[in-house]
Amino acid sequence: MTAAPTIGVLALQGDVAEHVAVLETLGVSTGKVLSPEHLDSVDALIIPGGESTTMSKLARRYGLIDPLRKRVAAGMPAYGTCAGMIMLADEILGGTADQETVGGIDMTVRRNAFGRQTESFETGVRIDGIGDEPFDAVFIRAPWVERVGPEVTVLGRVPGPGEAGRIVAVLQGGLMATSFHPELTGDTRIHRLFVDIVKGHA
Ligand SMILES: NC(=O)CC[C@H](N)C(=O)O
Repeated sequence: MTAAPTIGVLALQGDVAEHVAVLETLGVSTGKVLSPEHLDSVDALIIPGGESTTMSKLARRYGLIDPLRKRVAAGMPAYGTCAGMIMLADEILGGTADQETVGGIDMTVRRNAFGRQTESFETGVRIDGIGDEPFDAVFIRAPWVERVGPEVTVLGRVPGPGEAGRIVAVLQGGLMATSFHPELTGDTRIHRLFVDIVKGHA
């Protein structure tokens, strides 16, 4: 990987501009990815939050689902937030019958997992790799991770049933995913972690 990689943002739907803005703040070369040609031109990709069922349909319609699968399988680093986490999951629960994912992370993700009362909430989460200060995490009809495979490192959890709590941040090789939206709070530590992962990924 070059010292100055380009990190694209999948721009089918969702929080695209917010991620582009954070990457620009960090001085990272970025651009919106809306076609297989755009995808070819980036070194890594952020898949934003939004609505995963819509994103799945649009990815198919724009001819991006198979190129995305190929790039991820070939080792392109990617970071998925919320709906983007769902897109990077090998297996999902609570999806629609025709919902497709890109996959890549050996995990099972449950859509809209936090239920009605807590559809949206904000809480401090300790995330491995960004220092001890809890990250102010915004959850919006967020998924959680119900199962991780042996290659997956859990980076963060929120309190939940059982001692371990619910998994909300994971890493597998160059693939990272969080249930929450780090692009909304002005704290750039998670994006910086991803940029470091991208730079360190040969
Ligand atoms: N904020 C979000 O990205 C919500 C995700 C949404 N519930 C989905 O299933 O895609």
